Amino acid sequence: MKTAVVVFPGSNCDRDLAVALEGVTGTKPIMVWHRETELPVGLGLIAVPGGFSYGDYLRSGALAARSPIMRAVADKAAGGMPVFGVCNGFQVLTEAGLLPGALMRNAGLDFVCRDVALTVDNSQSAFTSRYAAGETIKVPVAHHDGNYVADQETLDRLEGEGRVAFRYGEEVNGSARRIAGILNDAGNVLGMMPHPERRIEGAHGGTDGRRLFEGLLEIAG
Ligand SMILES: NC(=O)CC[C@H](N)C(=O)O
Repeated sequence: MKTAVVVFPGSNCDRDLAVALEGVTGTKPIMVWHRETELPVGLGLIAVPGGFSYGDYLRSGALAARSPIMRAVADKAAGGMPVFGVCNGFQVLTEAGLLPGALMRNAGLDFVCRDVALTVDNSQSAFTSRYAAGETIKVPVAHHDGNYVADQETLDRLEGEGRVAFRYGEEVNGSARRIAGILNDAGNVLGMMPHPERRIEGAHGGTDGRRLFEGLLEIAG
């Protein structure tokens, strides 16, 4: 499967994502600089990595969301291509309007960097099909703006439509309803704060993140 990783000034998890994607797909991802206006053809996944794009100035992800490449990402997402945003990537996707809600400063005002328990709420999406519904997995978080907020109506809609992909099994950052990852209405865009790309091989202390990428591979055929 051909994949692309979008890179912004200040991205710092782009290489983690590239190594994970290459490990799972067997093909090196194409790294796409934010100033590009077009994405390579034939992609099975666009990945938006974690980091501190534009130094988190203004709001995390706000400036990156206005990069030239994000128009192409939005077009591909509208066409049904899987788009995965992790951590800062999740922040970028909410700021770009591809996902609802926003990521605010953690409730404790601290940078949280540790393993957390996540429950898989929806195991039917392209990203979560290799997990069992209700399964608990362990994946690391590393962020200061992971506190997911949205109005009650949006939260109810996300829950009602099965668009909460992952939920924290414990209090982590103050996120509404302990939401850790959400899907767009079509189910082809996932944003999540925890880092599955850092749980790919035994040396990482576990492989719980690997199945997310394997599920996508299965769909791409
Ligand atoms: N690891 C990351 O992507 C960090 C995301 C973001 N800059 C934050 O700290 O909230």
